[in-house]
Amino acid sequence: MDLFSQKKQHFNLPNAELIYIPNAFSKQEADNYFKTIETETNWQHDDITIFGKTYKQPRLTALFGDSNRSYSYSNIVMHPEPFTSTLKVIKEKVENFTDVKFNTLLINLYRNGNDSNGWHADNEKELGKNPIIASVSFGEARPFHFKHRTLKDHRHKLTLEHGSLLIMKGEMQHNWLHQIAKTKKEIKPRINLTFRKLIDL
Ligand SMILES: O=C(O)CCC(=O)C(=O)O
Ligand SMILES: [Fe+2]
Repeated sequence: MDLFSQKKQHFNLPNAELIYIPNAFSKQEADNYFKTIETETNWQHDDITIFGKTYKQPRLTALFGDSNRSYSYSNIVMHPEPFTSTLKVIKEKVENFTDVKFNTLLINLYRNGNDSNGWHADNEKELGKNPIIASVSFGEARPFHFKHRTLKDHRHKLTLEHGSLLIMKGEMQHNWLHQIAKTKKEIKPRINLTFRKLIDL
């Protein structure tokens, strides 16, 4: 792919840095990665507990890491598996785009429109002060909603396309929430890879 077609879109937002690269991966690369990750991953279906009630998480997940450091969010403790060769290649490409080395990867599989990821921020202590999160999407395009915690007229939507890379950094996880909403539309599965940098506390 021609390097110059990998245009970076910078969004001008208060208290956040958000960069979107629609075609970080070619259609062919994205098709292949989708299939490989879908079949090679040992998908987990965890329970989450919200206000004392336990539910099945509305998506499947898997955690990869370059150490045995576990990762916890929403009362779930995940233990990483080592990066596969496919995931290592994707990680290197993402590291070239961002100039950051990542040590952890959380993968989400949204099986259909009923799968989702509710409003949240990725602000766990082990992600450090201003977390950088690089999010790769393969498969069905889904809207990514984000809203400012206090500036109520700042609500936006961005469609995360097949082969795209979204970078969230700066103060975004302090000041903004994001979600992948459910949809009644008949849609195909989507795989999302969120590369993270965990620090020792
Ligand atoms: O699926 C996405 O694009 C977002 C995933 C996400 O926000 C997360 O895993 O923390
Ligand atoms: Fe998130």
